[in-house]
Amino acid sequence: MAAIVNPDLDRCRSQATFDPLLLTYFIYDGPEKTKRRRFLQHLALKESKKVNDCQLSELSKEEQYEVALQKVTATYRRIFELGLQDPADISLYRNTFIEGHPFAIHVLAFLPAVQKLASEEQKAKWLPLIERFQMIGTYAQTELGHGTFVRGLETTATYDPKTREFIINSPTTTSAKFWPGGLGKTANFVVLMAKLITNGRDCGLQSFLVQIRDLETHQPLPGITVGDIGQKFGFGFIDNGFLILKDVRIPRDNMLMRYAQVLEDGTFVSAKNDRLLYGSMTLIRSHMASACGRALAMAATIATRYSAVRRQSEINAGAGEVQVLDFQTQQYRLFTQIASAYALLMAGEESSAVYRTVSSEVETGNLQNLPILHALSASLKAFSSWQMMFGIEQCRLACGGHGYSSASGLPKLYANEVSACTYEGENTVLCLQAARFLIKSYNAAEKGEQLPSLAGFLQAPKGEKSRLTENLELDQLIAAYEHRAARQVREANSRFLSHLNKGATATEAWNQSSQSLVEAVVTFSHAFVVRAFIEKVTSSVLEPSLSSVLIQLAQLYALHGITRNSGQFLKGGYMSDHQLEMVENKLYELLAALRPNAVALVDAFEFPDGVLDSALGRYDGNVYEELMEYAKRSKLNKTEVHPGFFKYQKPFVDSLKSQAVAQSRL
Ligand SMILES: CCCCCCCCCCCCCCCCCC(=O)SCCNC(=O)CCNC(=O)[C@H](O)C(C)(C)COP(=O)(O)OP(=O)(O)OC[C@H]1O[C@@H](n2cnc3c(N)ncnc32)[C@H](O)[C@@H]1OP(=O)(O)O
Ligand SMILES: Cc1cc2nc3c(=O)[nH]c(=O)nc-3n(C[C@H](O)[C@H](O)[C@H](O)COP(=O)(O)OP(=O)(O)OC[C@H]3O[C@@H](n4cnc5c(N)ncnc54)[C@H](O)[C@@H]3O)c2cc1C
Repeated sequence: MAAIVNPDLDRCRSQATFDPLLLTYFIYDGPEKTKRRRFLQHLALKESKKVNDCQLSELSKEEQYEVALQKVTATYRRIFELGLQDPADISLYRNTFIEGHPFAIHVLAFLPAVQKLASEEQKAKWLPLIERFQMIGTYAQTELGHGTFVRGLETTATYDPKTREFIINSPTTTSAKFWPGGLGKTANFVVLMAKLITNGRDCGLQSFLVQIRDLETHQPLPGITVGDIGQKFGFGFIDNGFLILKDVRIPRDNMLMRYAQVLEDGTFVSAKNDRLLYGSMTLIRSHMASACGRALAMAATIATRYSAVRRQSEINAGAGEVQVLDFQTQQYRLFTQIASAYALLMAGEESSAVYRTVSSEVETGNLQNLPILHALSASLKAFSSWQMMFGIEQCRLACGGHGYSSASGLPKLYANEVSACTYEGENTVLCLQAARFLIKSYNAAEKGEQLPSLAGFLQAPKGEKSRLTENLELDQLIAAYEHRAARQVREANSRFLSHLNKGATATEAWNQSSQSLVEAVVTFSHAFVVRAFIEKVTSSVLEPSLSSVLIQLAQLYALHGITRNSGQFLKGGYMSDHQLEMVENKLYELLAALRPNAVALVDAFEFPDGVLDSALGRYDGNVYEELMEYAKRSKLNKTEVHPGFFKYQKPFVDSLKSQAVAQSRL
């Protein structure tokens, strides 16, 4: 029997001015893909429950790891049985079956690293084993003392021409590999980044395939010390690990030799371009805007549905408590996050497309656009993870007290997802990488050189004024963001030059202008996202009822960014006071206009309840019943009286009672 839907939520759904199914088709690329998506999700949830129905967030880290391992092995067993081949199908099925797992880095980084960095011969030997999990690996780059500054890694791989082997060592405490996911307990191989030394010469970083555990006993091999790094902020289901190597010998053939090689006599043949070594980092970064959009969409779904169910306070005295979604402040908090989620999803599609194009060029030896891909993937990774982090927290706060309960699903979502600001390159550091591209492009523009389209905004004439009117013209919104980005890049460049003119070296001047450079990159990414959102919505063939809501959402996204950063839009008189006031007024109007569609906008993501894993975000809105059930399941409720009562509480109370009696007798 279908569950009775909370009447407030039901009413919100009936108020929508568009058909959410059409929006679902828009998000997931048409009816066929949506149908396939539903089928796979349904299958995965059904089977996942059969394997283990416990909630990871209620378990200790050790238990989470075990359940995650149980589930991920069952997932892949089924993936092979079902014969799933399409990577999109596989990741959808897996991510529905299980929220996180110890094979993540095997799939996301180890396998791609071998695909990208190994020679054809090496790929033929290893890839079939990796794809069938006969080798389970991780990507071991970061060390205890070095994460960002990759060139500073200390692990050494010294070539011995007599035995045609590399001898791998962790020479210092700080050179221990630290953080790789799956290293702690799961992996039996690593792609190891180490400093290559051959013929007594340091040849810089190279990657090596190193076996670390026996394939049968899973015991560490001689010379290997390996283990888990302990409790973290989130990610309890992944065994991030440490690794210390002492005189570990691997055959010469285990250096990944697609780009650089060491010949038998120890001669080093360098890569055409050292940056190709960083290829697997670019892959994950390029896809992170979509992943961040998805996480924020989950949070927005939970908080919006809950806000339709939750009634609190009166707006008109005596008229009864209202849905909290009727408060403008709640609408501001949530609708701006719904808009951000859509914006990141659209920008993610765009950045994945750039990745596909540039990586296929790189495959043919054309590296011309690699700097563009690096700048875009680095800056968008930083921007989208920061927006997601802020957005999830807003959604949690919007749920009041129940948002603080693990039952809401929001604390674990935040704790797991916020790591995206750090892994694959710390956000600030990545912004500074993208800044190099922007500053170079700016200087090229000043010289009148042709710029790649990504940096084309730097060529816009200076001193322009915004032509934005009450109609909120979409091209004017894009122009405003691109003007702001160009100005921030110009200012950062001026700061850099002024430090140089005062006698600073180039690197000192860069450091002294680095906050300004980071801000310039944030404005650049923001402009990219605004453009991607608007272009996707306006270039798609949509029903007018849907198109108008998506345009409102894109306008809200853009207006929100203007009001939050108004100083930068007012600079140099680009926008007037009057325009800013108009932007604020329009933003408030859009909140009211979007109110009837809020629930439909999040329903269209079609997150199954089993994936949201939230008492507050349930599709049927039966929030209070579920919160009570959750409370009753608390492990503290297993006994009526906790043993701690007799162990600590009663003796404490009794001791004070007897002291009081003794004192009263004095
Ligand atoms: C299908 C996949 C689906 C994916 C879905 C995603 C979903 C997410 C789910 C995730 C689950 C969990 C996953 C967790 C994974 C974590 C894995 C890691 O953290 S692993 C650890 C991750 N660790 C990190 O990310 C470490 C961060 N650190 C770094 O990346 C580098 O050390 C550095 C870039 C900061 C500096 O490097 P340094 O050698 O000092 O370099 P210089 O500064 O001197 O610049 C030299 C030149 O190189 C250029 N260039 C640089 N990079 C690239 C590139 N990628 N390319 C091209 N070019 C690049 C640069 O522009 C410059 O050019 P120019 O201006 O001279 O022309
Ligand atoms: C959940 C998780 C999973 C991970 N998985 C893996 C994995 O599978 N494999 C792997 O190899 N690694 C992994 N890592 C490690 C991760 O890639 C690094 O932690 C990350 O690259 C940041 O490096 P760091 O820790 O050295 O930070 P640091 O560089 O020490 O950052 C500390 C502070 O210094 C600042 N800073 C550093 N350098 C600069 C600079 N040049 N300019 C300005 N500011 C600077 C940063 O902005 C930051 O504020 C993982 C990390 C996490 C949290």
